[in-house]
Amino acid sequence: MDRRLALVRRPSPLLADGLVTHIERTPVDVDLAVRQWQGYVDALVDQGWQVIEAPPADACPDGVFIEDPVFVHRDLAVLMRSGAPERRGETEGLADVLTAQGYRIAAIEEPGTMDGGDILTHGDQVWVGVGGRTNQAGVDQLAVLLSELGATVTAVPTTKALHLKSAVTALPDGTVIGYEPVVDDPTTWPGFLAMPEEPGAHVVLLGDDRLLMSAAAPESTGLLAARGLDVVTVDISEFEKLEACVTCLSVRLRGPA
Ligand SMILES: NC(=O)NCCC[C@H](N)C(=O)O
Repeated sequence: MDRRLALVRRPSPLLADGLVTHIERTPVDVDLAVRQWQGYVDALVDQGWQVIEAPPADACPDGVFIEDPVFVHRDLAVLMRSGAPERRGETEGLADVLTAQGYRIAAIEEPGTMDGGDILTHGDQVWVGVGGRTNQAGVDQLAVLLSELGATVTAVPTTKALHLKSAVTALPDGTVIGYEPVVDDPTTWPGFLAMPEEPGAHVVLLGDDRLLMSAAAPESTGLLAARGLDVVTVDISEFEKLEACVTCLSVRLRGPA
């Protein structure tokens, strides 16, 4: 893995009003969420990652889910246009932060919509979930932007979960893991590996076969440890009440430096 730099954004005081689509709303303890967010940041730092903060987006309840308003690939940062209009203000301030880190900036434009949580990558293979937040026009725009970088974009129907990466993520060797009840078509990925818990489908790659996962997936964590992976866990219960997962709390900035 190249440089270890991660972008995060601290939780808004309005976090408890974040969107909920596929699960029942339960009360969020914002103070606990702030402590859990700090624990997540500390875990990244403990694993050798430098962390930079995006400007706060206090007026945006879901602003902490920084994975959704921007996607980075090689030296390109693509500002998203969420299918949830409530989330579109979250791109503010990101272009400056990413330009300062050496990225070129592009953007998904109307009529395209896309959330970063719908974008799964392994090397230059990119799968994009088309569903509640991302449409085909958005996929077409991303495909053009990424083709210049040699990446191939494949659209994947995503009807059972908020985002594609709510359903599946990829291990360091490219094996796609997922929680089958919310995966539209597991045969999209040869060698698909089913996980027994929904949060067990979510991994952040920390480098050197090390993964960051939710503490809410002990069986899945055990399965992955048995495959020789080194798993670090964090408690993100308050964010999970808002349909979020470990991936959405950071954006790893591995290029272009
Ligand atoms: N990439 C992600 O998994 N993002 C989670 C976003 C949760 C937020 N409450 C939303 O519904 O947009």
